[in-house]
Amino acid sequence: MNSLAVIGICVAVAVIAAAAAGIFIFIRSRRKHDEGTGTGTAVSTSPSGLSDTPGDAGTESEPAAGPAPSEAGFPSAVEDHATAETSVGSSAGSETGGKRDEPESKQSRLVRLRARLAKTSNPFGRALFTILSQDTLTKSDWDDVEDTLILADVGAETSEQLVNELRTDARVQGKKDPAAVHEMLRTKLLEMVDPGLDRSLAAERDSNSGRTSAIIMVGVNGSGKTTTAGKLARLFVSEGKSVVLGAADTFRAAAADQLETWGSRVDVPVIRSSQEGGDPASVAFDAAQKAQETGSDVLIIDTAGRLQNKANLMDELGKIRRVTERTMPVDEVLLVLDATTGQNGMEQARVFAEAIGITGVVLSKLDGSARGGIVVSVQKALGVPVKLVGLGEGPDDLAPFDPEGFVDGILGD
Ligand SMILES: Nc1nc2c(ncn2[C@@H]2O[C@H](COP(=O)(O)OP(=O)(O)OP(=O)(O)O)[C@@H](O)[C@H]2O)c(=O)[nH]1
Repeated sequence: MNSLAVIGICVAVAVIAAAAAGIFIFIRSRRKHDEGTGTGTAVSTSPSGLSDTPGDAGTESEPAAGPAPSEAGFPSAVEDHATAETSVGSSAGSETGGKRDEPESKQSRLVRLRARLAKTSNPFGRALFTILSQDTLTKSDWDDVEDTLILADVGAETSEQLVNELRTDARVQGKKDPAAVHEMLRTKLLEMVDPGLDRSLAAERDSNSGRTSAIIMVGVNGSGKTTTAGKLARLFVSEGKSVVLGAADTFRAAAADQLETWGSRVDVPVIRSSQEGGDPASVAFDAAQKAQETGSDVLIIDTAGRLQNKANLMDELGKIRRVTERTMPVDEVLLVLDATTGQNGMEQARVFAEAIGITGVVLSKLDGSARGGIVVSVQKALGVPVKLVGLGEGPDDLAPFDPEGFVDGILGD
């Protein structure tokens, strides 16, 4: 063999060795990545304070030999012991390449979203205005006003009541000119929306108490719970609050990833199950523990909306609530209601209200609906205020509900 051939063989061996080393390093790094949560700096936590409990590591849901649920609400084995492994996906800005978002301030979003609301609700307002702009209003005009209110989801009974009141007032007060009737309609709608209701979130009230405020998001699948939880976290961050997110929607695997993306954009830790279909109550428990340990201002728990039947739903949501309450009181249960589902959403709303007891409503997708009258119906039916409205898919398209701006939006003012 000549020296050239020897050199050639040596080079070939070196190249093969380098390639093998590269493949080895790649496989190791992949394995490490897969063992984490997929966001880089994930810390897998055993259920907080419960690691000495036999049989909890890595097991799912309720252990077969655990104690029976107690009637006092405390608690079955699963409520005593968070059993599914959860992990913290906190990687600061990992999803955004290390760049942290600056959420829009509350004031700025109020102005921007108010303008958007006025634009989207105009068809309803325009229809009313056209009718009311006539010199004299006949019975058929009043019927049209009622129909328009019904189409805007104000609800049949409420619409009828409102039109009767308007007609009486118009007669009594001798107001036939459109501007006066328009003003009366505005006053009536405002009365129905009820500006006097307390729409503040517990997190706002408790900011000085030093205690974490816990918020649970509920609603049917696709209503916008995960998106709203993410937007809400941003709203709190924009107010200088520290937030922890709990991904207790383990039914839809992508929901936790979605929430993690929201969290990473504003440096908010997200507690999630490291097992697909893990126990949602365990996630809630660990998220509550994490929020307490870190002295966070707000804990927001996202839940699943797709459950086989009402009994499952009651069971799971009730359990999430009780387990969270082992660490801290639950201040808010927010029902996320898709405004585009109109009156159909009302029945679902009732089921959730019955299942877990809600403290407020978030009306999502109001940007895609000209039927904002659902605000009036939902408040009347459930007896709780609409506290927030979702007005788009943008990260800061969530605003506190503002009754005056809303009614002006409906009427196209
Ligand atoms: N236009 C608009 N879209 C919204 C709004 N809120 C949420 N969405 C969209 O609605 C869709 C469903 O939202 P999700 O947050 O995934 O709904 P979910 O209730 O968590 O769904 P499940 O996890 O399946 O129960 C997404 O495409 C969101 O971007 C809103 O205020 N306006």
